[in-house]
Amino acid sequence: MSTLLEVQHLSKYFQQFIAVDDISFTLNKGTSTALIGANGSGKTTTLSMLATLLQPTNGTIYWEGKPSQDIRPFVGFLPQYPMFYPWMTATEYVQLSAKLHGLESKGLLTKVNETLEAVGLSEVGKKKIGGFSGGMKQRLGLAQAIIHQPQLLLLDEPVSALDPVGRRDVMTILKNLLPEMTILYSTHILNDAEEMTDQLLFLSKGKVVEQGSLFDVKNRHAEPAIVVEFHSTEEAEAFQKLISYPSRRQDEKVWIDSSSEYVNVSTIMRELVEHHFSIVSINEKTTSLEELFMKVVAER
Ligand SMILES: Nc1ncnc2c1ncn2[C@@H]1O[C@H](COP(=O)(O)OP(=O)(O)OP(=O)(O)O)[C@@H](O)[C@H]1O
Repeated sequence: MSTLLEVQHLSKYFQQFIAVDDISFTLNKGTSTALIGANGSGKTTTLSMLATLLQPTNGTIYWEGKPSQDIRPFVGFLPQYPMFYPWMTATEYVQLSAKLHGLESKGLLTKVNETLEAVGLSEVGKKKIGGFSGGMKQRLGLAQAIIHQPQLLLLDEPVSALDPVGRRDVMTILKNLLPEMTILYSTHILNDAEEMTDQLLFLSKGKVVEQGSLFDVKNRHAEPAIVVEFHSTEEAEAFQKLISYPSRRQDEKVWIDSSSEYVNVSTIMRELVEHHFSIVSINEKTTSLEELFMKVVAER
């Protein structure tokens, strides 16, 4: 897979305050990357530097292996709070964006219509933006970001302000833009990232504290467990004393570390039957992205 963009030792200081602190990462062509971090962790500042809206204090951004060239024509950006003119129609707004990107007038209307179609707004192209819902505005923001068919699409919290249906719609649109576009988007809604992301970048206090595919990050940090719930704490205690596997108890539940290949639901079931325990439930616990993030951040 070839590299589209590489960031090396990027930092941003606001006077003495370090908003982004020496971060490095790579975006491969045709992939999507989620920039995940708590409020104030440096997501917007990072995206703004890549969108060339902010000058980095230190570091280099390489585009297809070459440093510091003007990458604006190849980049589309959807800010966290896009500004719209309520008196304009959707078509007029996307046309204006196209002109600001320097697109030629010839064939422009066709291109605008195709873009509105791609974001699911073809029916309302002639309607004024003032009457649009939050979800429609977000799609329109997306349309202005992709009208010039950028190679890299930067999105700052593209779904955070939307309801679950709106979130799903926008995530589906983004999925359809892959692999023609490479996508870097910030989010704190981790379910979405879990669904549509090749690479994760965890930011905390301006630093990249973990990066890699969901699979790799899970392998490094997930703690697989089998959770057995008993009818009473006494039974849970008795079972925990009996087994030789690493475990911990929380009230009526015993959490058994299942990272070893010898521990699985069948082996635990056998132990339970052999010793005549009756249980409420037995479950394999997988680690969610949210738990992974909390764990990685807590470890720093
Ligand atoms: N222009 C500025 N001047 C001073 N400090 C700033 C400026 N812009 C951002 N910061 C600070 O830098 C830190 C990182 O901000 P940034 O907006 O990048 O975080 P974020 O991860 O995008 O947060 P959120 O999820 O709340 O949008 C914050 O502490 C913020 O207050």
